[in-house]
Amino acid sequence: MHPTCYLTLLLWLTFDSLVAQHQLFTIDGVLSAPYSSNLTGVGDRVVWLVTERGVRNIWTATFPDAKLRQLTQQRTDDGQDLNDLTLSPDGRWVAYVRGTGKNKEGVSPNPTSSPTSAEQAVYVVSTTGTAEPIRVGVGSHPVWSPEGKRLVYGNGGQLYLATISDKIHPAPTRLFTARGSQADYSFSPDGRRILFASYRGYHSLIGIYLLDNQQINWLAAGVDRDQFPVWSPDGRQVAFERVPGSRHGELENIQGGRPFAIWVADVATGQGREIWHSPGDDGGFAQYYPTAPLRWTRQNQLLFFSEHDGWMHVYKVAPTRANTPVDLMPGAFEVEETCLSADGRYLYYASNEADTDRRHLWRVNVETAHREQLTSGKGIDTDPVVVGQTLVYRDAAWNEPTGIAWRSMTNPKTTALFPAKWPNTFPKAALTEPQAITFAAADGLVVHGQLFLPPAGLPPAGLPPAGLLPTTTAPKQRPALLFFHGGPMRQMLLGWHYRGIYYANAYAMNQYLAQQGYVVLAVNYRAGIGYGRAFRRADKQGPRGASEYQDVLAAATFLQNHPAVDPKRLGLWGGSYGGYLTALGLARNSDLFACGVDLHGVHDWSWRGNMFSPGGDWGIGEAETKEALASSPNADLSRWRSPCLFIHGDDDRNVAFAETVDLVQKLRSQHVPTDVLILPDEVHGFLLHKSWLAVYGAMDRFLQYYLPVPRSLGTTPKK
Ligand SMILES: CC(=O)N[C@@H](C)C(=O)N[C@@H](C)C(=O)N[C@@H](C)C(=O)O
Repeated sequence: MHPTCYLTLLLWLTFDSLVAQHQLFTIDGVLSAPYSSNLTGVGDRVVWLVTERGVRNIWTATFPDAKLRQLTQQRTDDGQDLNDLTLSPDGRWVAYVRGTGKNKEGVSPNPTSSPTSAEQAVYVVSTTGTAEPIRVGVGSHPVWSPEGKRLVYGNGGQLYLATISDKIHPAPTRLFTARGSQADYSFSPDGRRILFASYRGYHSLIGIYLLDNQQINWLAAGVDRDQFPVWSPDGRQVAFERVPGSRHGELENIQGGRPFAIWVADVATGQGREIWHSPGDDGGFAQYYPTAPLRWTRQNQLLFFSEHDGWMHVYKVAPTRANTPVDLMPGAFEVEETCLSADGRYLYYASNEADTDRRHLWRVNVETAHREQLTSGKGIDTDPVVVGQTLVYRDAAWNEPTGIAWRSMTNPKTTALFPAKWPNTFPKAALTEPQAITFAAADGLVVHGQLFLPPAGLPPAGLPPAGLLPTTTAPKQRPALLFFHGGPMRQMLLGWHYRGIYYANAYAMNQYLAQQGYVVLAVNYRAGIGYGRAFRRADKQGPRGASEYQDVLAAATFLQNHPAVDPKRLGLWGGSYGGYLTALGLARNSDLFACGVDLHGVHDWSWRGNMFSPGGDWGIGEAETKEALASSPNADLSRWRSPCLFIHGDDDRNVAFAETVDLVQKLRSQHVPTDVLILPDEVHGFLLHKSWLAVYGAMDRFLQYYLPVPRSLGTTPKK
């Protein structure tokens, strides 16, 4: 055979294997791997949640033997989240919550549209793995007593007490009735008192309920918002955070921006004193974002999160008198989830220090502030849990979803614990390692992103190289997609995302899209986290001027200048706040963006400002309404031309379904091509795996129709 024929045959075989690989790369496959979350530990044991194709089960492991055990035997995707996993202090029980709270109609999420509706309830299951879970009662946020035989949990703003054994007997009882909504509760070290915060509108109070005489004592009652109370090791004092109470008409704003103070109160007298207050309006985010905003260590130190030095760090301050806090990890990086060693000497934490678009684990000696890095490389390591001398954590990579790994504190070698292996359907070998890129917005702000390029060798646009088939001339460049995360206080990373199925699936879908032949850029636009307080609280963001739209345009320019990208074929996609930026791009620049996929996006900030809380938790008052509308897609509908696929669950408790109903009706009236995929009884973060498959399948077909990257020769997918 002529040498050219050998070359042609080799080329074809190469292409064929790529097609095979390509064919193996399905949406179902890239979403098929188990995802580990909700990791927590006590003593020598850890427990966590595994979600595999929507089937949710609780697993446990003990150390140092790393012995694994599955504790629940759920076999179907019932669309009910499991959350709030908490081990009893003796490690014998796991308490957890099945289901989610009620919406304004008074119903819990019921995505299967089950005629018997759904509930949110507390369960316990033995860590022996030999018994079925036991339902304790309707409620959430279970908290164990020190001896591990009693649980307190919340329901309807009141607290309930259950005695736990193989039978829930007697039935749980309401601990007491108090005005307001009780939260942030915990048992005293002696198990005889319950500390709680009572939220009462403009203010909140710290109370202690004495189980022996059913009496409530209040601590340092004032006109402020007292929250996150914690016991001193001897149970004689309580520390809490104090934020100024509300003024008439003052609206919550999730961007943060409230001064806050650390207080200590004496349990016996109820008298309190301020230990420290923030120099500026540094509070808000540092309180609601971390799981444990305030701690009292056995070494008698108070540890608290703050951004007052420009980055999210943990500070220590003595609880004895007013004094200056010490930043335990000074530097230009952020700290996320933490775990305190049992003796209180070390704080373990996840950080993006020296690796901005990843997460690694560190620990700091609370006494000396000496810190050391514990994990490194290309992993996404988060949620450290220390059991004995073993560090257990959630671990992901660019080609592996979040699993569980561990290392001994006496040996830096890391070991994967779960899963033992990835499913055959998971296309690990075909995944694309995203590249870290940066670009400058019009105002000079440097923005980070992750660039997913189609696998090397996959010819442009997925067709065989020009000339192999006489009738085909493969286009030189590819269509490209810009992805925007939600929040906006989020950050996409150089690997599988740790923040639940919502973002893990988004990363997986970007992998799939790259495999289909799209160039994909995940844009970490301003208002996100990871890059400091000033970046997160960027001026004029969202409803106050949509300043992050500069980052959308700069990202488009970055892609248009990329040699692999056809500058005329750019698409947008994103969920929630990312749906907002997708719709904003199509409204303002249908000249730039050929189409978009908008998952449950915000389309009218002035309307959202009155939707589910006064000001929409963005502080959008009467005076901001005009600016809020001008910052919304709805302000520029007359310019919207490009097709858009809208996807929304109609039981969305975060971004009202009405946002999509309103916008689609308006676009239809001006003959903009719109497609819709509505998921009846689904919520914001879709609860059913089949919902995600339907969403991404519809997205795949829509994009293939408007931004075609032909999968195989000659076929043009149907919409
Ligand atoms: C009040 C408010 O807007 N809170 C935000 C956390 C929020 O709800 N943002 C949504 C628009 C959103 O993006 N939700 C998900 C996707 C998220 O990551 O928070």
